[in-house]
Amino acid sequence: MHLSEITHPNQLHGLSIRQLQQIARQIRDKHLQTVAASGGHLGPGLGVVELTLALYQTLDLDHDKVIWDVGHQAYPHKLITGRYSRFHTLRQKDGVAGYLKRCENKFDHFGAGHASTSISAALGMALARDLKGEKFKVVAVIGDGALTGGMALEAINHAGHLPKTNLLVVLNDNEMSISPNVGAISRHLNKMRLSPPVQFLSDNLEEQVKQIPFVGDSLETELERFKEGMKRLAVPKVGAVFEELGITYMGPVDGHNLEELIATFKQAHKIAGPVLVHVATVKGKGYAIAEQDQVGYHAQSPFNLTTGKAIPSSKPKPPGYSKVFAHALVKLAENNPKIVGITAAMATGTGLDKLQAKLPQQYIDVGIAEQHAVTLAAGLACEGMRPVVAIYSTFLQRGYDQIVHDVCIQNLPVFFCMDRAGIVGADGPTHQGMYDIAYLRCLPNLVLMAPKDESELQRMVVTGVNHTDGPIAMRYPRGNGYGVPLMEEGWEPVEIGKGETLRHGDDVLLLGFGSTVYPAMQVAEILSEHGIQATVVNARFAKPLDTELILPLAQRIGRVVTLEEGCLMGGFGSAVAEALLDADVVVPVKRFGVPDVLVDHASPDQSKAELSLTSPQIAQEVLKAFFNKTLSSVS
Ligand SMILES: Cc1ncc(C[n+]2csc(CCOP(=O)(O)OP(=O)(O)O)c2C)c(N)n1
Ligand SMILES: CC(=O)[C@@H](O)[C@H](O)COP(=O)(O)O
Ligand SMILES: [Mg+2]
Repeated sequence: MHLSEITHPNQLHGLSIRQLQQIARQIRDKHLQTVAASGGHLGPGLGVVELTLALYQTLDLDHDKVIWDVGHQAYPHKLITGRYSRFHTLRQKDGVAGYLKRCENKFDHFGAGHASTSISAALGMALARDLKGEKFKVVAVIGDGALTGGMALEAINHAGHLPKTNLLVVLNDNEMSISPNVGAISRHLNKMRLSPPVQFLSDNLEEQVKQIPFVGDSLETELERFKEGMKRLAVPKVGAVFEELGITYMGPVDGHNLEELIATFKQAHKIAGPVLVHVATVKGKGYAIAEQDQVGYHAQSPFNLTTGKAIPSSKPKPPGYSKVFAHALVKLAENNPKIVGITAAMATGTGLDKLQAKLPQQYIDVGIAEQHAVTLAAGLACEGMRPVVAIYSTFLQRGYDQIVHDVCIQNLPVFFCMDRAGIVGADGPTHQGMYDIAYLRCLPNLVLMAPKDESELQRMVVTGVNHTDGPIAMRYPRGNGYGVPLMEEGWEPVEIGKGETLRHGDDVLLLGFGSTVYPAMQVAEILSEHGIQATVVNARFAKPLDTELILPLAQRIGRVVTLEEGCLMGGFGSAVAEALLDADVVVPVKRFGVPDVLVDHASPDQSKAELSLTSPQIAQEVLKAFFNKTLSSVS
């Protein structure tokens, strides 16, 4: 049977090891070809090919449910659940999603994208099953990185408390998060990986003992006790961590040995209550380049399969915002030992790996633990340090109460640097940096700023580091800057709460915030071609808003347009509208941003066009709404 013929995982039933190995090869080929062609996650999925096939061969996917943590590793799952023929559309507009999505496929039982959710969701489904008196297996597949997330441990704690709730947790341990995994749990897991697998006394021994006349039954009970005792002795010390929590531990199992995996999963399915099977895998398995550079091949843009090298873009790109941020932070940290950069397992994505390399003593990676990262920073701030928490906008949502409760209420000087703020593209709805303006603007004591370009980003890093009166947050987009001149050092901070006027015109006031400032200038240019002159303001701050600058302009010009790359509800435009209302400046306001919708996976430009957020589209809307004019053609 060829992979392309598999549309239901139950088609794996009865296949021989040899046939499964053939399918594994075909999965790896398809996986590699697709990611090489259009980018995506590589190492994670290559590492779970055998795990997926073995697990699914032991389940009945017409009834049983498998929940994948994060979902970035679930490309093999997608390839055997009916998406082979469309897999080339991976992470592209209207194509196959990069993570699981309930609305995409009936075998995607739970969507994710953010880590550490699978055990909670699986346990919820198991409890529902039992309440409804239904019978199906529930399996959570979680990586060693995701297991460092607080909610995964909350779920483990709960599962261990429910000895009658059948649940299988498959721990995919490849010793890697995106970077090498960190923390005591990871260290424990590594010890487990090195310990001999636990060999259970074979079950049919009990059957044989039971046949012994007269004494068989009582002997069987004794044998059970003996076996449990032996298991305790045999389970590696560190494996007892789970056993002591009431979770039967099995493993470590070679995650690329189909026979061993199938036998172990079959055994695990027979054990009542919560069970954890510890599977040792290699991230990037089967593609030597990815095995040798597991960090670099966690995810890849289109690359040459033979060389592994990224396909060079047609023209040289300006530096990425993450790189500019990291350069500025390292420069400042070299002269300020109080600066401590904190990442939640995203060292390469945020650029903090540069700080780690240069000033390791001023660098902390807490694992996938955003809540802990925020309150750890609060603790550091209490002791006079200058914590800089570099967490993507979307992942910072995970630590929201900690921002409120531990940082803002105590007015502690923590500097939040939110990369990937705005529309991120291929990662889709779970990763869009949509909500940070709304979720931060409402918090007392917090300052919220956004640079118009990479040069102003450098200045705002200085502003943030120097702001010790309380918490401050800076948002900036995924991707590259504009190629504006950059200074090596000696950046002038921007003044808190002060914006700047970039262009003057009496017909309409355009207020841009961060990544929408240059687009606002483009809108002004288009309006000018239609005889409309705009004032353009770079607001720089959503909180505190520069009302001294904005209110008199709004009053005088009489028409206000706000532009933001984030949700409209509660966003920057709302801040302006509230300020106008509170100051009794009664003028028409048009807000441009993301309406109450989820932004699906596509290129950022495609998403902006779909949301009518391109500069020509905005100009068209402004002309129509305020001047009863239309653009000759909107591109
Ligand atoms: C809450 C959250 N923080 C950060 C991330 C970014 N992220 C995606 S995958 C990953 C590493 C996951 O490691 P692991 O669970 O071990 O899976 P592996 O990639 O090793 O297969 C991280 C940190 C995320 N998806 N969710
Ligand atoms: C799976 C996950 O959450 C990360 O790997 C994410 O895809 C990284 O996004 P960037 O590519 O924007 O760093
Ligand atoms: Mg891992």
